[in-house]
Amino acid sequence: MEMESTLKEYYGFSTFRPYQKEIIEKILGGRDSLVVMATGSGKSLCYQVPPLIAKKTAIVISPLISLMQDQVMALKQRGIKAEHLSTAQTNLSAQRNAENGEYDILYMTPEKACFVPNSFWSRLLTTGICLVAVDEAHCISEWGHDFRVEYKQLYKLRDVLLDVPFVGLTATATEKVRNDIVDSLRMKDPHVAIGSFDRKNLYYGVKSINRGSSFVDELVAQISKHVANAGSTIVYCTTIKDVQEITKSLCEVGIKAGMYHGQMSNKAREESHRSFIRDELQVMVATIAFGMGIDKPDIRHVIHYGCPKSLESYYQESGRCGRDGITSDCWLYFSRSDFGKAEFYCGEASSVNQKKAIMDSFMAAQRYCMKATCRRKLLLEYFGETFASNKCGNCDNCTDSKEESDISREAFLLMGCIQSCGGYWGLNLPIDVLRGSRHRNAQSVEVLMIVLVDRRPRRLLKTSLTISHTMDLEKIFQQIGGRCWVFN
Ligand SMILES: Nc1ncnc2c1ncn2[C@@H]1O[C@H](COP(=O)(O)OP(=O)(O)OP(=O)(O)O)[C@@H](O)[C@H]1O
Repeated sequence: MEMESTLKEYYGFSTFRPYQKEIIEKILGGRDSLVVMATGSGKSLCYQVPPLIAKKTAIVISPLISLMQDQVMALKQRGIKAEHLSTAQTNLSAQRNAENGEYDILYMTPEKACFVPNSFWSRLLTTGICLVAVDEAHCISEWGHDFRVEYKQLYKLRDVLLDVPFVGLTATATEKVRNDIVDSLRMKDPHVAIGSFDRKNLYYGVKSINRGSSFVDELVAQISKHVANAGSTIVYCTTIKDVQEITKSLCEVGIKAGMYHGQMSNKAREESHRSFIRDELQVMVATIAFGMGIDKPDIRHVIHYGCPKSLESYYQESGRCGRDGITSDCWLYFSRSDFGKAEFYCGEASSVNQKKAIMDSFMAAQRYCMKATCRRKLLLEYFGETFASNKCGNCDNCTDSKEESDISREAFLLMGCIQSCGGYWGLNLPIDVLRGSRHRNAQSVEVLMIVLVDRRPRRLLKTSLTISHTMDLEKIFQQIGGRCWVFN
């Protein structure tokens, strides 16, 4: 009963959402917990309520200073004593106040948590710590989509904070990442709460496009319709150049669009974020820098212009849509040239494992783009959730009528061509061969292919591209070539 009254008193909510109560009970009982729940499902409450009941401080590790500042502000408005410790903290007495147990919730960056002197922890332990929450816990894992080296060091807190329950929280974690979080935080027999990843109110759609001004015009026309129907839109781009170009095109037709990317100053980014939250902007055009902590309930459309770098990040970015539960849509527009960015993304890797992880998640995002079957099923199964039906009825592949035709001959030729390329080339070369390209590389493979292909089927031009989008090339390639398939 105390839990419900605390919820009512500070948050004004009458009931807990699924999983929240049991997680809070386990934490209050001193048990380590791993919480994997969809974006917007209410994970924050799981670590915000225990300190209010236990009357001890909750330590929350969070990766972003701006996110911590927003959360501290929101908690203060609810009458909860909260503060953050980071390089951006200007209140010099904040650390001393924290040691004295003056805060219910204390946010810290991982660096701060690892480098603050042990005496800080010993003092705080005497006043009382009820939990250490590691938010965005997937950052711990090299197999996650947003690995951060500082997160890997958090296990050190274990030796100092004996008997304090640790809670890892994330919206996106495959089984491998979940195991990594448990191991890395040295959790002992954790309570594991895994909610459904299914966001039923979201419609998923994907379309292959040719990049260029005519597509931008199409996009602007589409967004103009959205804007007329109210509700906010986010357009995620893969480059800053695209962000600038699309924002300009939207503004030219009178749409209130703002930008958010890594080359803007902190101040400009904050202003842009705030204007979007306050509905002064109808559309936010951003790179993935516009990330964690976007708690705007009425985002109706999330558009991706370009294939995302991982399926985890796609799920998280598209998940910002429709947090109020109202029908909303997530469209992804990709062109085949997007698939050539693997090496670029791998450049961020600091180990062989991480490079493989980046490559795997990028391949998963590509599969999502190319799949001809239910997108929701693919997304959910990627995160280890079983989706019993083959059709969700709420994605383009389930709702659009598709013409069926027998393309087994074309598929056979494409596979033969891939085999002739020896597995060392990407998808472009086999397609070029089938197109009858005059390129030197294509011609040398063509000699091998001539046995297989009579030169008539120029119609393979289009079909080979479509087949390559439809077939599970990774599996086929393993069967016929035995080598690793790499898109270029
Ligand atoms: N029991 C509840 N009843 C009603 N609303 C709730 C409840 N719990 C949380 N919420 C609301 O749901 C919204 C999402 O909650 P929260 O930000 O904690 O989600 P989250 O799972 O942490 O999402 P993300 O992964 O995107 O950070 C918030 O506006 C929050 O106030």
